Amino acid sequence: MDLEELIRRIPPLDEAAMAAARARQNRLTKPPGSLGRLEELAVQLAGITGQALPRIQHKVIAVMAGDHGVVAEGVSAYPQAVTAQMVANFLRGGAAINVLARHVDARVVVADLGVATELPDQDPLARALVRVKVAPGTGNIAQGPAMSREQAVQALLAGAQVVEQELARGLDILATGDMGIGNTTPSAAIAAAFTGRPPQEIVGRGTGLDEAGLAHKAEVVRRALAVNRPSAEDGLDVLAKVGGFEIGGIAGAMLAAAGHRRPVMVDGFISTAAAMVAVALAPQVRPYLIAAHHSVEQGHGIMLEWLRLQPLLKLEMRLGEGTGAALGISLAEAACKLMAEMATFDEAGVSERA
Ligand SMILES: O=C(O)c1ccc[n+]([C@@H]2O[C@H](COP(=O)([O-])O)[C@@H](O)[C@H]2O)c1
Ligand SMILES: Cc1cc2nc[nH]c2cc1C
Repeated sequence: MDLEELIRRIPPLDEAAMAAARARQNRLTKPPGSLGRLEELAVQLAGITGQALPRIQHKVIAVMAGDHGVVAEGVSAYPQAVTAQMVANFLRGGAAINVLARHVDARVVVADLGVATELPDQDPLARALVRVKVAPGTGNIAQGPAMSREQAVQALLAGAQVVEQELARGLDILATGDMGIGNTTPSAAIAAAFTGRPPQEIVGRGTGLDEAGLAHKAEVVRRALAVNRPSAEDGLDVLAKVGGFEIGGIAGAMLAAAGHRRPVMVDGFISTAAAMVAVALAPQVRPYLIAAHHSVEQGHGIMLEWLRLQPLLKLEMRLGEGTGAALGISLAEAACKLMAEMATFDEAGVSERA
């Protein structure tokens, strides 16, 4: 599989399946439109899958991990070692994402796209890690490119490969997740590059920067853009110059899922930056994306607006890992069940509108 093929094979949504889903929504025992966004969501899922009554059975949360050279600028409240330590926590089942995955009956797949610290491979649990490391951490974007163009392609294809593997085990919906100390900085740089908005409107506190840290982070993003000059017309250029390996992996996973007519539940700030890269590479991926939530991270709203996505939830979350997307899965499943299992006016003998 090459990048051109990954992009080329994404089909438009199935209009006939959407029309059938809309017609059914209007025959179910409720005033038309009264289930709000859940109705639209079910219609979108019909269009994505090509099934008038889509079923969400197999749910996969792909958590992509990577490290970032820009942490040398002091842009995160936590040390880089936490990336690898949290990967180990994901594999042991002790992180927030593991709890929420169990809650929505999803499987968590953890992939190393670019963790700087070596992860142990003797540990039986570590065998579950998908090892698709492009390099042990990106370059410092405040001084030069994050990665080469070749590495950007490699990250995209590695993410796509994770989805291809999981499809064989059953995958009706993909939820995206990320882990990478420092990754809100490249995500903000990506957002600033595509939207043209000033960094200070986009950077947020990430894992918990104070006021001075926030101002410094905006300056680092400004420098990253001045040094690298990413072209907003070229998604690969933006990813290579100011992105990250896990961000590329997530974007590639989105393209692969859409190519197989599978919906993508987009998590928070980092996954949304990946979605911007994916849409820049392949605009036809956009209707496959569902924004799970509105993160606390400043700038997330601007990014969702650029993508023309309306988030399902606003829970003041800012964890990443796919935690918002896990909750979104539950809504997608509920939307499908309502459309499939509710009685129609005819079936239930309920009188229609006078
Ligand atoms: O998903 C979000 O909206 C989000 C917002 C802030 C922080 N995070 C997580 O925190 C880490 C990045 O934060 P930072 O401050 O190190 O850039 C990374 O592991 C992300 O998953 C995630
Ligand atoms: C503990 C911790 C857990 C995380 N999960 C995602 N990003 C994270 C950052 C930290 C610091």
